[in-house]
Amino acid sequence: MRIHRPLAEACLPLLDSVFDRNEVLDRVMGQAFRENRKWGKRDRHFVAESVWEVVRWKRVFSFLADTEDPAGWLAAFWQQSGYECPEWWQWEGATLEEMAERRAALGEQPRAVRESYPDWLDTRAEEEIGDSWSSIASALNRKAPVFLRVNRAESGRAEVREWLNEQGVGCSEVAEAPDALKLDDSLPRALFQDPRFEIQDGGSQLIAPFLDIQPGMRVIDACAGAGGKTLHLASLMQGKGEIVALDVSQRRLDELWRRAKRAGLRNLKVEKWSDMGLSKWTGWADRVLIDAPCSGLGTIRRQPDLKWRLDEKGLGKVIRVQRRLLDHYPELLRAGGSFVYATCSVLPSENETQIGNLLERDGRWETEASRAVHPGEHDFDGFFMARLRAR
Ligand SMILES: C[S@@+](CC[C@H](N)C(=O)[O-])C[C@H]1O[C@@H](n2cnc3c(N)ncnc32)[C@H](O)[C@@H]1O
Repeated sequence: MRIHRPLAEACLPLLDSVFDRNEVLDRVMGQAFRENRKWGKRDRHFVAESVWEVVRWKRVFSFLADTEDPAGWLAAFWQQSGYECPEWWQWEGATLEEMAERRAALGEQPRAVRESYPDWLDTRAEEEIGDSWSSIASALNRKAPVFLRVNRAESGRAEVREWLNEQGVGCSEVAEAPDALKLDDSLPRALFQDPRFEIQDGGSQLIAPFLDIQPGMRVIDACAGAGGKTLHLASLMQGKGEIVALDVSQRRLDELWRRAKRAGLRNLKVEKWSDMGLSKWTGWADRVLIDAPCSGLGTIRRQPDLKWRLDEKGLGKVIRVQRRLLDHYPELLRAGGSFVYATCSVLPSENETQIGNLLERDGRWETEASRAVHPGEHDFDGFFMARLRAR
């Protein structure tokens, strides 16, 4: 396959944004597409594939091309993927012939190079997870399918599946998540706003039902963000009861409002978190969901740039925030209520250890159930969830 010069050249500034300026890959790509509306479907596919795969496999391409020059990483990716690397493409490092020879030595490289992770993260994950880190590390490098969650208030899963099939979007029902559809094709942009479904990973769809809510309950979604789980909770409550959505980020809560309006939710209050305001909800809720801020390591398939943005200091900070949330938000429960703590991380220090430490420092709680979804299990992202109630 031949490569067009303007498209090849467009990849370099996008890689600079991710690696030199720590920008979020998804946003960088979105902006590039908005600025280059003349790119056709194949052009967009070429640029997105080149940039995403180089971000995902940076250390492999850096080894093959023997360079830290992103132009060399792209050359290595194109060679590996059957593109004709053009003679006008310049980079520092190994030639194409040398890259082909170096490939034979890739298998002898340490796992952090073969699976393309920063050394600190590979070491830390192995210390925490043990032997299964190897299979998790490789599962997190596979491409992730798109899942939809059908909004029960609007339609049934079988109806949405049939309708999508008629629109030319192949999809199938997922046995492990009762509202989930897994797509075989990408979702056309025009369907993104359809109120009958939301885009949500299948593993993420297990969290709201884990809260064991009944219609009519009072539920607090303590880290509601842009409302992925809030909307799911509302759908399970069938319009009966009350939901309070809290978050520290007004920007995310504004997005939550927009989505809630689209889904026609009425029994919802949205509040920006504040120390002062929290006391009014003390002892109020039947259920509290703490969908805690976390490293996001369970979702690296969908955001491979995360592995290069995260560092030990950032991880330590997020672990301290999780501990604080576990000390405060359960206070919002009425006697007999229960809460779920959830993350999209695979690290025990953000998951089992947080729960173990809470049980040690506060004898009021006991674990009712907990579940870790390993990345790649049922093709889902990685998640952890634990439900606790007062003894
Ligand atoms: C994993 S995200 C939540 C995702 C969201 N529940 C969803 O399903 O789309 C974690 C959220 O916690 C929020 N957060 C961080 N510190 C917080 C705090 N002290 N209280 C409430 N929310 C907080 C972040 O702004 C972020 O939106």
